[in-house]
Amino acid sequence: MVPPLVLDIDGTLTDAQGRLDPRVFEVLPSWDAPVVLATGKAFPYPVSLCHYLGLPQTVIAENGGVVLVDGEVTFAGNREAAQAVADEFVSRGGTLGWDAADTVNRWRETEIAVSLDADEALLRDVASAFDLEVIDTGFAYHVKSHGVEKGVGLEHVCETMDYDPADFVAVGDSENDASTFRVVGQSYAVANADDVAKEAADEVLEQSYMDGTLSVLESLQKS
Ligand SMILES: O=C(O)COP(=O)(O)O
Ligand SMILES: [Mg+2]
Repeated sequence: MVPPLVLDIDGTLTDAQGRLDPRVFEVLPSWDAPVVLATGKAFPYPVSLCHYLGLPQTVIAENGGVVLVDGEVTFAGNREAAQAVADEFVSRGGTLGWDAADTVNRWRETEIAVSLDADEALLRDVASAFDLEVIDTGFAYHVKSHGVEKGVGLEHVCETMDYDPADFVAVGDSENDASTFRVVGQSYAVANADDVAKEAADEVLEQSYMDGTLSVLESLQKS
């Protein structure tokens, strides 16, 4: 019997260009246990991925700020405070780095994401003045409340689904996956992962991106 999964998206189910690896469609729809998508992306992204994979919508978005399980959504974090950081950052000469439509933040409800091109030192300075933190996922800087984490989101998912987080296997690639790695039974960092994720993982994989993730999923199916 395969274990339940909690999977990061960017850097874990994608290629180096951030494109979804089509092999997710070969393995996830038929996974014979719950699959939780846990991402820093705004809520619509993992919801639509579940939709198009034909999976139940069990989702941790915005680094734990938004959790959907069993048809109910819960929120953690402070979007207004994050917006105040963004506004102050811009008024001090920073740029968020997105176009006018800003589909990165448009549906974001509990935090703000800023392009990696932005002035990191200034962003961190402003965020700490508002008692918020900045995490670097390798895809964006996220301005978020302390204590809002994917791992906390997974604990909430597990309470609702009557699972133990220790039953789960996790795969991820960055700082925002470390909290997940701490609560699950077995955790893997893909080879392209950052140092924080590699340090937190039980095992660092030899292969990168979906090659690494697939190696875990295939070995779980065989065991
Ligand atoms: O959106 C990001 O910055 C990272 O997203 P991820 O958590 O799915 O890797
Ligand atoms: Mg990632």
